[in-house]
This record gives sequence, C-alpha cells and structure tokens, in this order.
Amino acid sequence: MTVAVVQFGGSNCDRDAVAALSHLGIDAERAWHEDGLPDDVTGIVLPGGFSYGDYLRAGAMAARSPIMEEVRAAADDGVPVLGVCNGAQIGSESGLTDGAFTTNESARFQCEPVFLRVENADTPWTAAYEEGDVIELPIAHGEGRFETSDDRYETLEADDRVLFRYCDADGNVTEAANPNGSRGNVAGILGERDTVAVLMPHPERASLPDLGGSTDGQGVLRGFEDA
Ligand SMILES: NC(=O)CC[C@H](N)C(=O)O
Repeated sequence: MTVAVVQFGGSNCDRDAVAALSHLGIDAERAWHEDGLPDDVTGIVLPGGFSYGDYLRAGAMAARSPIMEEVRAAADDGVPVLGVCNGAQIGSESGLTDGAFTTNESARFQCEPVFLRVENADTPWTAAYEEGDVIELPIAHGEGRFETSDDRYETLEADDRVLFRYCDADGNVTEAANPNGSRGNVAGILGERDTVAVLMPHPERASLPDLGGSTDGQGVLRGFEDA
C-alpha cells in the first residue's frame, strides 16, 4: 500500500508530504505526473507548490495533466485524495471539489499561522478531532480565497461538506480571523465523497515534532491511515 504524492513541474511540498506521512508510519512515495499512478496506490496527495508557475491561474495547468484522469477515477473508486494548497487549487480546477481558490483579498502572498475550526469531524481527515476543535496550521499562498456561487455554497453547507473554517484562537469564525477573504471563512472542503478533501493550510508543515511548531496537521494526514 502506498500513498502517491503526485509531483508536477513546480510542486515544492512533495518531499514534506512524504516526510510527514512517513513519520506517521504511512507508506508514501513521490509519483512524477508523467509516469501515472503506481499500481498499488492506496491514497493520493496533490501537494503544494507553484505548479507551472501559477500561470493562467494557480493549479489550472496541472489540472489538465493526464494523470488527473487517473486521480479522478481513483477518487470515484473510493481511494482517498487530499489536495493541499496548490493541490487544493488543482483539485478545484479539475472538478474534484467545488468552487475556486482565487487571489487573496490582500492581493499578496501570505505566509502565516492560522487557526481552523473543525466543522465536520465525521470524515477520515478529521476523525482525530471533535467538531468545534480549533487547530493551528500554517498558510502560504497568494490565491487562497475560496469562492463559489450562492447556490453551490448553500449546497456545500447543506451537505456538510465544509471541513474547516478560519477562526480565532477561541474558535470564533470572524472576519478578522479570515486571512484571505474566503467566502464563509472556508479553508477546506470535501468533494462528492468524504474520502476526497482539499484545504489551503498545510498539514504536512505542522506534523513533524522536530520542527518545533504545531503538530496539529497529523490528524489530517491520518486520513490515509486506514487506506
Ligand atoms: N504553498 C502553495 O502551495 C502555494 C500555492 C500557490 N502557488 C499560491 O500562491 O496560491
């Protein structure tokens, strides 16, 4: 069993994802997108970075790599798929998840720790937490503002597919705690199945105790544990 961390030209969080998963005892390896998915794939990470230099829109070009057909088919078969930051953008650009991640309200690249409230704890990615728990993860993005239409937003909420919202340290979802202007402070969402999730903050950068910061990201990555 192997979690494939798909590497595109310009991905830069693929090694971090492999290191964080390995630390948790989850077998993971990088898979260059042109080589397709390994045969024994049991999970897929779309890692962060600047695939194809964020040209057109962040994630737009990687979403059109042929491997994404394989990722979609695997997701439909129930293989867990996690998109992180640029991987979240690739996930939304390829239709794995709803909505879009677009230019931050500040129009600047933002790199800072944020607090997230767990909105749905009944998923593989949040099973380690309780609903309402507050976790701390870093963000590092220029195009992280979640947007979608009124209808689709209502459907996401009605289907309980909002996974995380930006909040303050006490779990209050406020405008001040929203780093990028995301609609409804949304930081992460589920796809059609709860085995597919994307989020802008980086769990793999908050998983290794040796780094000295939050290790709250471990719970998210443990979504691959039973894969
Ligand atoms: N850390 C990342 O994955 C960055 C994503 C993307 N390049 C952006 O700036 O929005």
